[in-house]
Amino acid sequence: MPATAKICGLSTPETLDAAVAGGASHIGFVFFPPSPRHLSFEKAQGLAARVPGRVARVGVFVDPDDGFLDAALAAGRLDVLQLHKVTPERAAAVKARTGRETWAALAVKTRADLVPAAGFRGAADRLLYDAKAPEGAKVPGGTGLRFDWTLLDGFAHPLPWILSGGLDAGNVGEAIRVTGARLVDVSSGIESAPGIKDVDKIAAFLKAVARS
Ligand SMILES: O=C(O)c1ccccc1NCC(=O)[C@H](O)[C@H](O)COP(=O)(O)O
Repeated sequence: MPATAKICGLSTPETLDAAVAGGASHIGFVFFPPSPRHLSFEKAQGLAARVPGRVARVGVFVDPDDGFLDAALAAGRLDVLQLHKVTPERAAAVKARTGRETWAALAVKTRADLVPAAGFRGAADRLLYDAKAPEGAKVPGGTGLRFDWTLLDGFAHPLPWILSGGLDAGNVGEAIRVTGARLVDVSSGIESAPGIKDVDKIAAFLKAVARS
């Protein structure tokens, strides 16, 4: 069974349609104003309506308050909440209050960065292992950086997990082979410039995942 893919940071009908047509299992909408991929609630509403039921809509957040989450949930008709810079306590509270599948992002650079993963057992549904952004970066994700995939060798994953960070059509096959990931996530690797998705790169990425 090939791995599946989340195409993150979509903001136009054309690129959203390319992700759906190419077989993405998840699409991601970023709700974080400092990001070049930030989506207004109004735009999210229009895009969400184009997504067929077999594809999950994921909202990406950085330390959102409940009001912001509720507005995004409604506008984006979100199935999944992906939380960055989140504690297990906050993830559990969001999951309990919204009833939505909840993912906790872990920023990884060294093996020590995997230690907090165990704390999310029972608090989140999945972990997203993403590359740690450089000190002082204005966004914690979508950096195009990758981490050393061999850090996951032998790791006892406490939850189902997603591989993310610096993936593209050229390296995703190897990433899946090395880590055994069943779900991969991409943003910069399918862009022509920060925040500008490229339909050909989306298609090439999804083909590479399907070949895995
Ligand atoms: O993509 C963003 O701009 C972003 C901003 C704030 C928090 C998270 C963000 N992205 C999260 C994702 O799920 C990305 O797909 C993930 O970090 C991988 O990005 P990339 O290395 O560019 O493929």
